[in-house]
Amino acid sequence: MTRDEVLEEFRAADALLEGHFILSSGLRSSRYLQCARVLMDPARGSRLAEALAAQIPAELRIQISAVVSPAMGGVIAGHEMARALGVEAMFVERPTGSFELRRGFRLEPGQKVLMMEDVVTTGLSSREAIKAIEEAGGQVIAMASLVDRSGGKAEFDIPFFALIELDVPAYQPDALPPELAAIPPVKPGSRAAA
Ligand SMILES: O=P(O)(O)OC[C@H]1O[C@H](OP(=O)(O)OP(=O)(O)O)[C@H](O)[C@@H]1O
Ligand SMILES: O=C(O)c1cc(=O)[nH]c(=O)[nH]1
Ligand SMILES: [Mg+2]
Repeated sequence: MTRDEVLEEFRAADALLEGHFILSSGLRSSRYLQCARVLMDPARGSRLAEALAAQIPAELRIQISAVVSPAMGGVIAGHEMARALGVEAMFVERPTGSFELRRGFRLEPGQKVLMMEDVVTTGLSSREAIKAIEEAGGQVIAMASLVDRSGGKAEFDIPFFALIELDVPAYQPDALPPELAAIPPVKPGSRAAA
């Protein structure tokens, strides 16, 4: 799938939002990729996951025996990715503030896992999710995300595959451009405000 085709899927889903957003990291941005809207259409979700799975080299892909995602945003993306890879899907969640594997989900010691996100901005949520998966016994051998908006700044010591890379500015809350400061902010994600 080309970059334009991926962007067209986001546009068709009305998932390219403009306004003033408080991101998971606390950074602010005038743009938000709302992957939940992209994944509203199961056929679209599965098309995008197939395209992302196809980026993973076969020798790595065959080692993956589960997909684990950070809730909420990663859940549907991870489920579609698991379908594309033919493995089971699980998620970590943070009811008490930090990610943990719950609901009877289990990983065998050393089980090789793909960690699947919807969006990577600073990479903080990804690192937290990987830590929780490894604490639960899994070995995260690769990660993937529908969108990488980190501008190359989020670096991981495992292979990272993204369907699309977008260079979208994000600002510290005390360094907002005036046009952004003029708009009341909204916080779409579920991480508790710091
Ligand atoms: O790379 P980062 O700077 O961590 O930002 C990306 C994270 O932010 C969003 O989650 P959020 O914490 O907003 O909660 P959600 O998954 O419930 O939407 C998104 O789903 C990623 O998990
Ligand atoms: O950094 C985030 O929290 C974030 C950015 C974005 O564009 N989309 C999203 O779902 N989360
Ligand atoms: Mg998330």
